[in-house]
Amino acid sequence: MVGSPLADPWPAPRPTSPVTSTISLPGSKSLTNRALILAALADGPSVVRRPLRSRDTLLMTAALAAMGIGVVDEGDDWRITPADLTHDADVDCGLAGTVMRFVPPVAGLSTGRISFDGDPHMRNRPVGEVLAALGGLGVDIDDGGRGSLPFTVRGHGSVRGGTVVIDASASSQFISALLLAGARYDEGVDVRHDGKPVPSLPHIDMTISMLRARGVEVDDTDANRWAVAPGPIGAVDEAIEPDLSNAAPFLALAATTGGEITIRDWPSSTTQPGDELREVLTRMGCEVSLDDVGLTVRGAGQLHGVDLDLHDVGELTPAIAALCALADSPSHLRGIGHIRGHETDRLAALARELGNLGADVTEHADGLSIRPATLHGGVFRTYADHRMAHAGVIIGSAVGGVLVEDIETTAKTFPDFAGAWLDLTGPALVEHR
Ligand SMILES: O=C(O)C1=C[C@@H](OP(=O)(O)O)[C@@H](O)[C@H](O)C1
Ligand SMILES: C=C(OP(=O)(O)O)C(=O)O
Repeated sequence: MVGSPLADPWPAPRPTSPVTSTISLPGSKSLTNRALILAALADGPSVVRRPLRSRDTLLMTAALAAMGIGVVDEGDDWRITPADLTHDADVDCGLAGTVMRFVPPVAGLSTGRISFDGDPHMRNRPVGEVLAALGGLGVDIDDGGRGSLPFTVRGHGSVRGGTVVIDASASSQFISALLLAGARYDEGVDVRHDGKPVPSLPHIDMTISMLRARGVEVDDTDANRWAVAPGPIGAVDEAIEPDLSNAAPFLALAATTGGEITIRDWPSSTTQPGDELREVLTRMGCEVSLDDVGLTVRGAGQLHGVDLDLHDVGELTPAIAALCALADSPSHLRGIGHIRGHETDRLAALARELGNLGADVTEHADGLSIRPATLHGGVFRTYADHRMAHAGVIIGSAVGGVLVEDIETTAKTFPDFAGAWLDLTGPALVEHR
């Protein structure tokens, strides 16, 4: 049914009438993988309720289990039991930034040798600042001087910790990684950033809020400095919110078809950057409302261009860029040079693939300009990037004959995305075959 890179690309369905539905979404990748790391380092067993079970989070549970942590699947939930970390282990990071960056600071607390590698493109994604920081905090790292995968962490069972200066302009995950494990270091950790502005600050707020919820003292009073006091990480029983970034293509479907989509259980307050979609879709011309059932987006039949700085919410770029390509006025998406280091160089990939379908896109060093144009069908390549696939199906929901390559790449953060999409749209019509 679904495509693979070598198989036929997937015909993106174009609904013939407005799509109206109420749906539930799987849990947040960012919340699930933080909850797992914190549970592994906690002072007792934790329960992670309604976690996301997708490639990125299964790679995380596999990594923790390989290091000796107890991971028990209890149906809807995962029970995580901390342990002394003594095993040698191989960690497959896949294409998950959260595994490649969040696990090495935990591995430093092990007496085992923990070796890391991942998908071919993962060797290009930045991690050197985390490795250098760990070196400065007393952890031995063998990376052949590359500052990238593959590398081995040779911990000594404890980490001294202390103050470290890093350049986190390439990824907020460098900072989150050090903060998540920092309470378990002898001196805690005091991370200072020196460089161009740190992207995705809401994701650092997410890290801090989850640490505080577990009794960890975090000082973030000064800009570009985050200090975690040494001490226990409390075990908790926590339910994971739905993934609001993965809501983007579904909400977009209301916009592109003039329909109405409600996402159940949208939190009234959250640290997830996907919450920003409420503002973005309103500015593009949709009607947006939040109530006890969830978030509802009503499409007005026409989308308007926007001028947005997405520095804080870069992971939303592919879906927003796709909507901009369908808008009736020009858009400028700025502040997102760092997303060239995501699953693929997203600025280059979006410019190329939207352009191949007729969109008028200019790629800048740190963003995209998108002007109205008449789009047409064709193959939309995804470069193993789940969010490129989301961009492809959004365009395909409004333009006939769009074929999305490797739709299964969405499994990174969404099990059976294609099935969930078809449930709403119905199958593609014969025009694609
Ligand atoms: O900490 C996290 O869970 C994430 C942080 C962000 O990374 P960057 O700061 O590298 O953009 C985001 O884009 C990614 O999808 C998830
Ligand atoms: C950038 C992303 O992922 P990762 O956690 O692999 O960095 C993303 O999901 O958009």
